[in-house]
Amino acid sequence: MTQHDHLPRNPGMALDMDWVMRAQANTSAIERRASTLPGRRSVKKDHQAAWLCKAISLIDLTTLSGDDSAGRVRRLCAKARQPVAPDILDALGMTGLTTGAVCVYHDMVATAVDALEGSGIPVAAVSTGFPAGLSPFHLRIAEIGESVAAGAEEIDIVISRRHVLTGNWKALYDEMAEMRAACGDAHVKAILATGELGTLRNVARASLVCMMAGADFIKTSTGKESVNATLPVTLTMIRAIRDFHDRTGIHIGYKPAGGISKAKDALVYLSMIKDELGDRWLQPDLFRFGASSLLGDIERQLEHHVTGSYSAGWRHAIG
Ligand SMILES: O=C[C@H](O)COP(=O)(O)O
Repeated sequence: MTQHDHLPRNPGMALDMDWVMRAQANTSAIERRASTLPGRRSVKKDHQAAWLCKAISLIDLTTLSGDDSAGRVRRLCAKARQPVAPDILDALGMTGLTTGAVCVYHDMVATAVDALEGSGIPVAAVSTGFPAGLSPFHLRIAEIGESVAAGAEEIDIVISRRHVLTGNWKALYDEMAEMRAACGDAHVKAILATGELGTLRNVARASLVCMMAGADFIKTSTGKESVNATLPVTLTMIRAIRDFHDRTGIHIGYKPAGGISKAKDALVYLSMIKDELGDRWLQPDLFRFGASSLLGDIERQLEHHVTGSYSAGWRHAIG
């Protein structure tokens, strides 16, 4: 994995309502630009394997199912440590490749921490009454504390969509700031659930408010909404990140999540980040894919790159 300079965490700032209300999103322009992206030859063929390995290093390898078990989580963690078969990695001249993190429900945090011991791979926990975020506020805050105590180094919180839908930006700011404080040293990703926010303007404003309140990352979706990560939402959110960086000098990370399962889609995301935010954002401290099945497709593509043929999907069942 590429070495990178250590960035300061987002300390947060006062809620700046003028800035929030000035934030707009030109939906038709954004949709037009997003529609041109998949067709572009984003990555040259020769460089594709390297970019796919890069994508693996940026995955929050995720399992968020009601039937998760310790056995499944341990298998997922083994996959996070060794995401691609050793012979394929040897052929590519790659060593030490791991996923960016493993992402689980609170109940599975201790198992994942144990299974990843010594690997340096962090465990991310989805917290705060995931995915709806409608449990009593004090329980949502307590859940963060329990996941941190169990060893989660990253906490993915969900925001209250109703604060966005009713324009109650102060309530969203206060909620986010309190959740950030409860995380302590654990980094916090704010899940906006963009598929439930109504408009891209709401997405832009919610992104800004969460960054002002101290989010380290902003994340599109829980994976459980009927619309999850999309390219227009991505453009909107990463432009908010760019705006925030231009004004404050603070780097905020971005995590598209939900429905990203194909290697070619991952490459479109990476080229968009490169274009809009620059190379520094293509490191695991500033970019993650939230994905449960993307790794399997990337692995198939890498195998094809090395051997010239595709293996059956069942051989890459996990991830
Ligand atoms: O944050 C991660 C998402 O829940 C994963 O969604 P996915 O199963 O569609 O890849």
